[in-house]
Amino acid sequence: MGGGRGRGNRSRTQRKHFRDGRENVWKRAKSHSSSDPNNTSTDNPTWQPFATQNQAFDEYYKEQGIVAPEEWDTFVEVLRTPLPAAFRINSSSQFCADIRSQLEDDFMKSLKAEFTDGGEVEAIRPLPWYPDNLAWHSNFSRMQLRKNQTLERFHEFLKLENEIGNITRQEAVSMVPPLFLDVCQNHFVLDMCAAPGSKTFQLLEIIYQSTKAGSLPDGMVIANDLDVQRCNLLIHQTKRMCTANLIVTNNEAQHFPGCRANKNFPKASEIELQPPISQLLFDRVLCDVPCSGDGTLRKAPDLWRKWNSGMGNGLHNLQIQIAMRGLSLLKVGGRMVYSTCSMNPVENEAVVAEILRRCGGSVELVDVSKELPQLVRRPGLRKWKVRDKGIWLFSHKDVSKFRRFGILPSMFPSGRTYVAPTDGDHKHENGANMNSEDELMEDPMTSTEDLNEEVSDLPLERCMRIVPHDQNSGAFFIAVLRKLSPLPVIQEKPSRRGNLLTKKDELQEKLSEQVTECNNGVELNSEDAASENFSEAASEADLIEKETDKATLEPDPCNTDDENDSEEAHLLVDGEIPSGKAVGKRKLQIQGKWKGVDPVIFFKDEAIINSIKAFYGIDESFPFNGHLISRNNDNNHVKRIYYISKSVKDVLELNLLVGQQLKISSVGLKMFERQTSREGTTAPCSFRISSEGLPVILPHITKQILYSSPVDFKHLLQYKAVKFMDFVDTEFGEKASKLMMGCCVIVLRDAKTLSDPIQLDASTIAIGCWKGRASLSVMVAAIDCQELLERLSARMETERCSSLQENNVEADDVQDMNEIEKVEESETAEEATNG
Ligand SMILES: C[S@@+](CC[C@H](N)C(=O)[O-])C[C@H]1O[C@@H](n2cnc3c(N)ncnc32)[C@H](O)[C@@H]1O
Repeated sequence: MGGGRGRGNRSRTQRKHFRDGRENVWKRAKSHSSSDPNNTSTDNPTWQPFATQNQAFDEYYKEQGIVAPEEWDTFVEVLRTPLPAAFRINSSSQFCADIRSQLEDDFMKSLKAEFTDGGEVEAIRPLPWYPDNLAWHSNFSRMQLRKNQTLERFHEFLKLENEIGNITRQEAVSMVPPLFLDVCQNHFVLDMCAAPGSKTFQLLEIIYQSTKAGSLPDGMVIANDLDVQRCNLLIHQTKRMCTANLIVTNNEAQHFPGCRANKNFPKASEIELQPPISQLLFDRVLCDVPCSGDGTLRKAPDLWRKWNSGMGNGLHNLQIQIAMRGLSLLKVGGRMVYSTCSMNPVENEAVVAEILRRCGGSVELVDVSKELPQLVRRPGLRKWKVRDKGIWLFSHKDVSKFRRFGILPSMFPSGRTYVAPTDGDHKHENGANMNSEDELMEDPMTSTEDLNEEVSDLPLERCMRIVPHDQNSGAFFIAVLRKLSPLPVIQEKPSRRGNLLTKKDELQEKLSEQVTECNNGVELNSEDAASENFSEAASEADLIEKETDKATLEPDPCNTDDENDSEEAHLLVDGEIPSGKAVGKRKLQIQGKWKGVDPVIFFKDEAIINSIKAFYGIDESFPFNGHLISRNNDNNHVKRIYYISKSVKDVLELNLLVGQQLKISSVGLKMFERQTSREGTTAPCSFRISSEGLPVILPHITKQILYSSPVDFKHLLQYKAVKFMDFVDTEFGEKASKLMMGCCVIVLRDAKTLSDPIQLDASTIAIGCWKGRASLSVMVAAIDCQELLERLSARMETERCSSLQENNVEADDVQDMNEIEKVEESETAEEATNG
């Protein structure tokens, strides 16, 4: 019952947006044609098949040697075929086990029986490297799914369970990075570039694993993404998880706030706000950065046309900045996974190498070759080249003066910097001028060996590259990093924005700024749009922060005015709107920070809270104080009250204390919603329990709760409203009529449970209802009712079969016993006679 019940809010618009956002482009190409997609000329002259070829792509990757020459044909052939579907069962869904058995015992067998003779189509199978048979691969196209009756049933199953939130469709390789993060229940996890949220969902599932009914894990996830629209997809996606342990933020990852409270904060005690954490640091960081995405060519074949080597070059610096910020927010001893869905070494090994160089021994690249042994992957490269404007470059030394702003030293295996000579440097000792643009000065810190074919001396083979033809998947790159000690303090020279930069950083920054002006032909879509902000991004993300205090680690650049922050925190904690001179400066900041998002206000209206507690008889063991928030400044008009876990509460309090640095777009589990009766009467409590919040609060409710027999429970789901006198169990009908007007909870009591109250656990099924004058009405979305009905029928059928079997076994046992007794009797009789 812990986390996801898989029953979230699903508005039509969100659903549409969600579908559009995840559209498979193969499908779009076909649907654009009016008839047969192969008939390209007559019916629809504008229709063009995707050109699944790109000469620049071939040349680039052949040269980089990401696969052996003899594998090339297979590699590209597989890249040109559509990607098989994959999906994951939500492990925190209460129907997880039912769904897995349905796949294993029903669909896997029936689909196999149907398709083995033709031999063309591979039946569905669990992904061998994913734990507990929770992730599945299916090779059926949408067309195939519709053509055949068995497949159609499977298709409907996928659609419904995905909608409900019991399964998530996700590319197989995209499921890999969270598995290498080694997340525990009590971890604080930052997902830096999280939208549309499939990996966030996985992270939450791991955090919720083995959480007891009615309690919440100690850990939490902050899912961040720069793109607001994509953030909305993420919010929709993770709503299906029904979690109180998630904050969705909308910050630039490379500037993600560290929320560091000043230890000498003079007013901290006065404002009764003493968050147990003084800085936002994470046990785990997922750094799934924006990338050129050529690992998704099978899913997005339009990329074949767009692909060029500049796409990777243009993102390289942003990727470094995001990864560096991730490492600075990571606790010592913590793990960070860097990943991309690109095959390009400039976005992958080059980024990893550069962050290792910058961190100078405080971060190690972890050898994970023994983890997930069944996942086929290849070691990272130690040598590669850079391509720019059709020219191969072996070292930064080869970069022409005019391209040095875009082609950075960190793109090359050695990472060596060559600085252009200044005017004074142009003179030889004898006074002659040097005029060649290629005569560069090598960074004095680097050696002068032959640089033609650079090879990295870092253990980059510990990185992993998944290529499509190894296991019929997309491509992915993953590197696992561990922070061994605080990041080093390098040469302290404040930048324009007050951060500490090394000499090398300064050069990088300058170069990055120029990259903005020339994006190397990258077609900037929304995902890449962030790279437009290179110049903004450089200083803060590149910073290797100075440690002023070992305990507090890296300082936060955004935290500049602590006193004002404290006043603001005080006012907001009390739910007041800041006004007047005292918070003049902060008011402005808030307007900026809250722009585009609703404020996050701790809900402290005692009258409402007490009425809710009294109405539902919520026991004192349930942590209420400080765990409720609203998104509305005006307490009188609060429509929804959200519940937050202790971990989220700690972070929100810290965020208040430091002046709302996090731009929060979603937080908390919708627990209570204002509602008035359809019959026009006012209920004693104007807040009903929402479906999402029910699993968490259920074990703590002592009033307005009834236990129903399976048959009456089914009737409620079937008919949505049942009159008290129509319940099969008349006693239940009577009890229902005596409930107070308003929201109530009906718990399914299975045939084996005879007494009330039953022991509530993760498998308990309960629904919110409305007690009216003459009937009970269900307050559950139609689709959830349908799902529940199907699951109940399936469970009842299984129970019926097993009890039949048990009866048969018992009958057999009795018969056996009788036989044995008979034999024993006759033996005794025989012995007696013989004796
Ligand atoms: C590869 S996608 C992430 C996929 C996601 N991790 C998942 O599993 O669903 C990269 C994301 O980075 C976001 N992004 C781009 N630039 C960013 C930035 N500067 N800061 C934060 N997010 C950024 C994009 O909006 C995009 O959603």
